[in-house]
Amino acid sequence: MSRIGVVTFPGSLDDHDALRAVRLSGAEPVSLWHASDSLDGVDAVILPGGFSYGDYLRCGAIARFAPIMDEVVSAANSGMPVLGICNGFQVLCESHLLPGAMIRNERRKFVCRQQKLRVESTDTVWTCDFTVGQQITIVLKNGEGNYQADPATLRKLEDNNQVVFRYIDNPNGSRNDIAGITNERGNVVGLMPHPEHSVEALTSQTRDGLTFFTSVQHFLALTA
Ligand SMILES: NC(=O)CC[C@H](N)C(=O)O
Repeated sequence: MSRIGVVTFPGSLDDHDALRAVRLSGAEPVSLWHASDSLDGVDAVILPGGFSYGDYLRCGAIARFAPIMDEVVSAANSGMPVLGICNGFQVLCESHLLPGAMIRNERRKFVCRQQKLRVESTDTVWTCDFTVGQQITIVLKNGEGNYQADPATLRKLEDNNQVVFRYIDNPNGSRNDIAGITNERGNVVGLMPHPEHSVEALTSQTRDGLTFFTSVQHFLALTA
């Protein structure tokens, strides 16, 4: 059984939902603490949503310096699957595991809604069980989800098929309607919407989020 770690930073909010989603998808959830310098032998890592360090300075800018991030960065660079959800995506950008940055939403409003997305790439360890062009609906909730990058970086992301999800009806002004991206290798994925909140009928319109957690397990089983 795959062991999937979820990092808790001071101010993390969605770590418990991420652990629950991991369990519901059939993997073993492992809690990881921001101040630790060990990944506890996990097979994959999730950086959850929330307001790490109170979003002071910039979202994710302080969490990037947490001791566990040294381990996450070196594991990611060795190919370990890493998923950053919302604040976790912001931490991945601040850590330079993914390019670009998030700024305030276009209308300066916190956006909270069921969000339609189009799957653009299944060449990542977290999206291999989707199909290209598939429409999914998962929860979106953030104040700083407006993805920005310079034109050369955007061109590179598009040319390399590193845009993984696009918003249908862009809610925040993100460049190229980008909701999620991957690194060149396809093992690090960051997205603003929250798959871990859309895994069971009782609490969500869809269970589309579950496929993130099953995709990574299928990938890990193939490479074991
Ligand atoms: N849901 C979240 O993870 C929130 C992310 C971040 N703190 C923001 O408001 O943009």
